[in-house]
Amino acid sequence: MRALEDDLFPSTPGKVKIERAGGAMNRQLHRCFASTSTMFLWALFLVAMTASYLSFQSFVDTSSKYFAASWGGLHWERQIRASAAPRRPPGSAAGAGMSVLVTGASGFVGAHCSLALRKRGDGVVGIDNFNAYYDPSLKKARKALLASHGVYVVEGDINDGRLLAKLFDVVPFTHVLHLAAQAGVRYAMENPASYVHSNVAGLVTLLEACKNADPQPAVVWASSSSVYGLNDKVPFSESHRTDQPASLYAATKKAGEEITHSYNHIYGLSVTGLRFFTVYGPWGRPDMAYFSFTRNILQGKPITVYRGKNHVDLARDFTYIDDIVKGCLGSLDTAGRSTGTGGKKRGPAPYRIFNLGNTSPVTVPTLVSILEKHLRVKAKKHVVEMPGNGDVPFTHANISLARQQLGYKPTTNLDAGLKKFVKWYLSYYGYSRGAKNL
Ligand SMILES: O=C(O)[C@H]1O[C@H](OP(=O)(O)OP(=O)(O)OC[C@H]2O[C@@H](n3ccc(=O)[nH]c3=O)[C@H](O)[C@@H]2O)[C@H](O)[C@@H](O)[C@H]1O
Repeated sequence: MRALEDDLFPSTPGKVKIERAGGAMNRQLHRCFASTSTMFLWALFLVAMTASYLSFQSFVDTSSKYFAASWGGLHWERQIRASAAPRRPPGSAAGAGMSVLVTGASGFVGAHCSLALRKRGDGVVGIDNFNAYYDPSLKKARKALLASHGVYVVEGDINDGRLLAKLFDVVPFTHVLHLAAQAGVRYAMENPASYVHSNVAGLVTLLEACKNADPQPAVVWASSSSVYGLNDKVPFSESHRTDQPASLYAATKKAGEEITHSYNHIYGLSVTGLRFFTVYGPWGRPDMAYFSFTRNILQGKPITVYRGKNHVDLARDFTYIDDIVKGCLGSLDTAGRSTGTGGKKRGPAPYRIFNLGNTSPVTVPTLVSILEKHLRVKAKKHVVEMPGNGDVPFTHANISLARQQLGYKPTTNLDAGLKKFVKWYLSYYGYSRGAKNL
């Protein structure tokens, strides 16, 4: 049975039908068709207008949510300026104080450094994208801690060049402490693109902003012990080979060293790269072994302990967070000035690389037994051969260069550092109150 619409909108072209019909009927049909097709065109036009209006609205909504709610505006600028203002007493021996932009400020090392800078009177503004690589509530808690000390953390990504340009517009930062990164050695096999996004593309966007800033800041940033890769000369020295990365993570950090070198060479940016050796401590990263082992041990779950070839234990030069903070602040204090302006350098600027390690590697089974001691719980160990996932069998830092040039001198051994970590962990997750809310 034919429906009414079939008559008004024939499936074959109306023009053919009209040609076959004749007289008044023909004219009527013609008028009918003409008005129908006009209506059809109007309907189409209206649909198109509505669609473009809706998509424009959603664009406006998204961008206003991002731009207006996250950053921008007079109030926001006032907060940034207040946070960036150094508060050292006038005539202080340590000078006037720095204004530091800390990227990854709600991360583990970023939060500790931001707090230390603020406590000694430097101005600090943080930026962090609060991604979900690990529990963002821990990052929010670090942000709240920083806020309680007057450090403002902007929610944004280092890939957002407009945001970075705006920050440099509002504050003439003297230094950038760049700690935002996609961390983790093994996760690179699961999500390789996130390493390129943060550690390569994000780094370049940040360096562009630094290069364009007037005055240009000095840049201190986090490289990694993992750049030593398959190097087997120990202890690892800055002059050793770093062209054999064992993971994509390591490769992106090595790329960072080369990229920063080119910005130093062309634009006169002062650059200091710090090769961190397995940093641990309170407010640490839940993805790291010492942290996840603690969680599992307390929950009575098994832990997987990797072992190297021929049953050799893996070892790391575990470095306590307070020592790393001293190395970062020492690097900021000794960083020479950038020399560029308007995209041109006026002379050579410093380019430095330092190991920041502890100089005393400890095996993973020893790490576990120290944790067992402080937690007073025995671990259920599941020992397996190290999978081919980017891990290296051991790390060991030679820190002579950092000692000489930064006055870097680590003072916390793994036992003392893990004791502090466990104390923090039990308190943060409510164990001391018996809540066990993990
Ligand atoms: O120095 C760095 O530059 C890097 O340090 C850190 O990497 P790693 O030294 O690999 O630390 P981490 O994961 O704690 O594993 C420690 C040990 O436990 C072993 N390990 C690990 C997990 C597990 O389930 N079992 C296990 O035995 C594992 O085989 C290893 O032997 C940072 O995460 C990284 O972001 C980067 O900063």
